[in-house]
Amino acid sequence: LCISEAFPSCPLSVLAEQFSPNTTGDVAAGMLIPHTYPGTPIHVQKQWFKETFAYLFAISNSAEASEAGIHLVSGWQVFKTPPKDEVPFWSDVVLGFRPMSAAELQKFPQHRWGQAFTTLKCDCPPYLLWLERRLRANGVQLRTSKVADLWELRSEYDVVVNCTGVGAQQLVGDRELLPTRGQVLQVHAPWLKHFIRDGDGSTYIYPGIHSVTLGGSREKGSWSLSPDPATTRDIFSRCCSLEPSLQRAEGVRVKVGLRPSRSAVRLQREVLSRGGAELPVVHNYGHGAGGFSVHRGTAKEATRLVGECIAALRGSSCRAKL
Ligand SMILES: Cc1cc2nc3c(=O)[nH]c(=O)nc-3n(C[C@H](O)[C@H](O)[C@H](O)COP(=O)(O)OP(=O)(O)OC[C@H]3O[C@@H](n4cnc5c(N)ncnc54)[C@H](O)[C@@H]3O)c2cc1C
Ligand SMILES: O=C([O-])CC(=O)C(=O)O
Repeated sequence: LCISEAFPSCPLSVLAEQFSPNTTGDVAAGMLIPHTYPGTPIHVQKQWFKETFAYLFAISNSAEASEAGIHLVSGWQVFKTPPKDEVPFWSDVVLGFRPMSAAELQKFPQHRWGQAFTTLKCDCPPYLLWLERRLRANGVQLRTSKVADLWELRSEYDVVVNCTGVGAQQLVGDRELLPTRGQVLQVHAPWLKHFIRDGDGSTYIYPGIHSVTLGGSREKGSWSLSPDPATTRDIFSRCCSLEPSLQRAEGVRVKVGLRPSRSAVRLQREVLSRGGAELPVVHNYGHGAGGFSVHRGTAKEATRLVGECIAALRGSSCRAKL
């Protein structure tokens, strides 16, 4: 979407093996709380988060908010022992960040310290459909197709942007990229209005527009997309211990996704060449557990790299096909 906005005269297609509701993005809890990428400088991660927050904040403050599934949510991140980083790098991007008061902490007898703030939450399947509608409105073609080799796209396209998530492991042979399997539950508990996250990342309760998302689980290296009943019971029991009223929650739906884990997001230009011919590629994958929190910021950087590719192409830039 970012590319189609920046280069409206370039024909643009999105090819995907799966569209919503069958992507990792559809499984995401959709909370704007960054996860740190050890291989990416903090100021870059902060910029990506800031741009994403600003973009979604504007949507949440418009008539589009309910259709796009985006809303503000306040709550707490609680810790058994205070973290090294009591004031994380993203504290001045979210709204009203402060240490929790003693009165608030009384709600969490197993925790000693916490952060209170307001952030954004997205119901990801409606958001993805909203993005698709905007793409179509900008004249972008959406095609279901599995790409076996980026080079096969050269006959039809001048520039390729690779946003294949965990699929990049096979597509470009990236051994640094691994799946981290995650399972979440969606329950009906409309009385819950605040988010709660255990600071160790193990357990979270995120109220959305239509349901509350309960998590989490993290299994490195697992490719299984089948729900695991023992994990469902474990998530539910951990969430009930943080928020006892959940014992009355109804209608559990289970979702599983594979986080594309990597030490750093691969956001990079590469020129593939075979037999004297070239294909410029922009990679934008490896967003791990925090892809939703930085998606607009990383898309903007990918768009800047696409601009470099177009400028480098011989001939007229407006004839480039993406
Ligand atoms: C349980 C869980 C909870 C999460 N919660 C949050 C959260 O609260 N906040 C947050 O910021 N992040 C969260 N995330 C992380 C977030 O979901 C991911 O970082 C993000 O979805 C990655 O997006 P992506 O577009 O790179 O990958 P995907 O969503 O996997 O999209 C990749 C696309 O590429 C296509 N594709 C792959 N290979 C090929 C190929 N060879 N040919 C054609 N198409 C291909 C796929 O079909 C798909 O359409 C969570 C993830 C999980 C699993
Ligand atoms: O950790 C969280 O708050 C939610 C999340 O991003 C995940 O499960 O990957």
